[in-house]
Formats: sequence, C-alpha cells, structure tokens
Amino acid sequence: MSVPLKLIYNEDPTKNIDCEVRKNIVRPIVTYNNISKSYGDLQVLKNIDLEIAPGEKVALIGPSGSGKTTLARLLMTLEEPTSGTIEVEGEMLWHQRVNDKLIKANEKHLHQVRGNIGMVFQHFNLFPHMTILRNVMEAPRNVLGLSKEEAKERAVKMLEQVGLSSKIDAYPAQLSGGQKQRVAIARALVMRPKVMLFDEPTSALDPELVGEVLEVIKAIASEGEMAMLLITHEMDFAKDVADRILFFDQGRIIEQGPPKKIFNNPESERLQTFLSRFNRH
Ligand SMILES: Nc1ncnc2c1ncn2[C@@H]1O[C@H](COP(=O)(O)OP(=O)(O)OP(=O)(O)O)[C@@H](O)[C@H]1O
Repeated sequence: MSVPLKLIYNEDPTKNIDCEVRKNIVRPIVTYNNISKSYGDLQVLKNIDLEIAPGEKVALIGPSGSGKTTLARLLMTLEEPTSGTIEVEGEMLWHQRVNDKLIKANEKHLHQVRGNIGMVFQHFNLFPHMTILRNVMEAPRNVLGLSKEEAKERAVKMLEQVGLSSKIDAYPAQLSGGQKQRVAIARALVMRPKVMLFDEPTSALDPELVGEVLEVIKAIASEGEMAMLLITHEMDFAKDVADRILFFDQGRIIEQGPPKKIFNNPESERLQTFLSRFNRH
C-alpha cells in the first residue's frame, strides 16, 4: 500500500526553524498525533504532535516528571494513550474509536513494530544466569527464529561493536555497570531495529562509567541508519548526537529545534531557566 509522502514539519513554520530535515520530503517513521495521557486526574502528556524521520536523532530534555519517559513508553506500547494516535511507518499502534466506529489496528503490523523498536533503559535487566553472549543471542533465536549459528554470529559482531569481545563468556555479575549497559545496547541492536529509544541510559551509572556508554551510543548514532529517541540529562551528549532537541515541560513540547538554536538561543523563559541550571554546574 502506498502512503502519500508528506513534507514533515511543515504544518507550523515556527517549529524547527533551520532544521535541515524540513527541507526533505520524507515519510516519518514515527508519528504522534495529538497524544494525551493521564493517570487518574494527572495529565502527564498534553496534545503532543511529533514526527520523527527515518534516521533522525531526537533528544528529549526537560525537568524530572515532565513526561519524557511516558512518551517513550507509549511508543513501546507499554502504555496506551488516553487520546490521540501513534503511527509507526504509517500504521497506528492501537484500535481507535472514531465517531463510534472501531477502527482496528493491524495486529500483524503491531508485532512487527515491536520488533522494529529497540529500547535501552536506565536499568539493564540482563539475564543473570546467562553469559553475555547468551544474553545477546536470546532474542534473535527466540523472536527472529534465527539458527544458533546465525544468532551467535550476529551477537558476536554486536559485542565487538560495543567493545566487549573479551567478555562474551562472562556473566553479568562479573561486569561493571558501564559494561552491563553496553551489553544491553548490544542486545537491543542485535535485532536491527529501525528506531532505538534510550531512556536515561547513564543515570544509574557511577560518573566515571558514563563516558564509555555515551561513546558507544555516539558511535551508533554516527552510523546514521536508525532513528533515535534519546531521553537524557546529559546536555553535552544531546548537543553532540541529536539532529533535533525537544524541550519538554509539564507534558508539552515547549520548544524544539537544532541543538545550536536550543542551547545558544533558547526562546522561552522556561528553557532558559532549565539550561541555566546546567550551566551553573
Ligand atoms: N504508572 C503511573 N501511574 C501514575 N503516575 C505516573 C505513572 N507513570 C508516570 N507517572 C507520573 O507521570 C509524570 C511523568 O512521568 P515521566 O516518568 O514520564 O517523567 P520524566 O520526564 O520521564 O521524568 P524523569 O526525568 O524523572 O524520568 C510524573 O509525575 C510521574 O509521577
């Protein structure tokens, strides 16, 4: 089925000024359409519209509790929106009721979508009883149905890419936090996702281990193929890696644009205040 191409970010010319991506005609890989999310009386996300282009690196910054993780969890289908839709490659993630008519999401596509999104959280959640190699081979074997040899070949390559070739026979308990997180990254990448979500991947690490993980993510980002949504409190990292920064506050995108603009010429007072806290450190 052909999906009409559209010029992304052109609905509101005030958004993403200077953004290179705007000049290109691309079908977004991820589209949030007027997404709201509430937990009881607490409205955590308010009418979010967001399109991410294939290969685009988007960083979410903002105060604690502003809704960044919730936005990522919705894409992983770990949560359902209260209203609005999310589409991945033009297919929506949930059934929708429009004018009392139920429009069903395509279950087969939903399954594919989940396989196309990799996620790395703050906590690594490795299987403690399996070697590093087995940890990375597990999903290619069980989800993709690859043979043992194929899964092993892929996993070994991935572990090489994150600098852990020498640790393939070790168990998670024998690794540092930074190494564990690099295994978690390899485990997500081995599935060859089209979109990678990183939710504060370094915030549970000792400060001296943060750099090695950020370097690995930067290297992956520079390869260019995957779209990335990065939730981070590391401003220099966001500046280096992202094509576009979204500043979130109280469930809304307050300001967005290329890193240069966001960090050098923030427009809104809220963003200026937020950034001044980091500059003081
Ligand atoms: N399952 C839940 N039930 C109730 N409230 C929730 C739930 N998950 C998140 N919240 C609330 O939603 C708000 C947004 O949380 P979220 O984790 O998305 O923010 P965040 O911007 O990622 O914060 P941080 O930077 O601290 O991780 C918070 O007030 C949080 O307490």
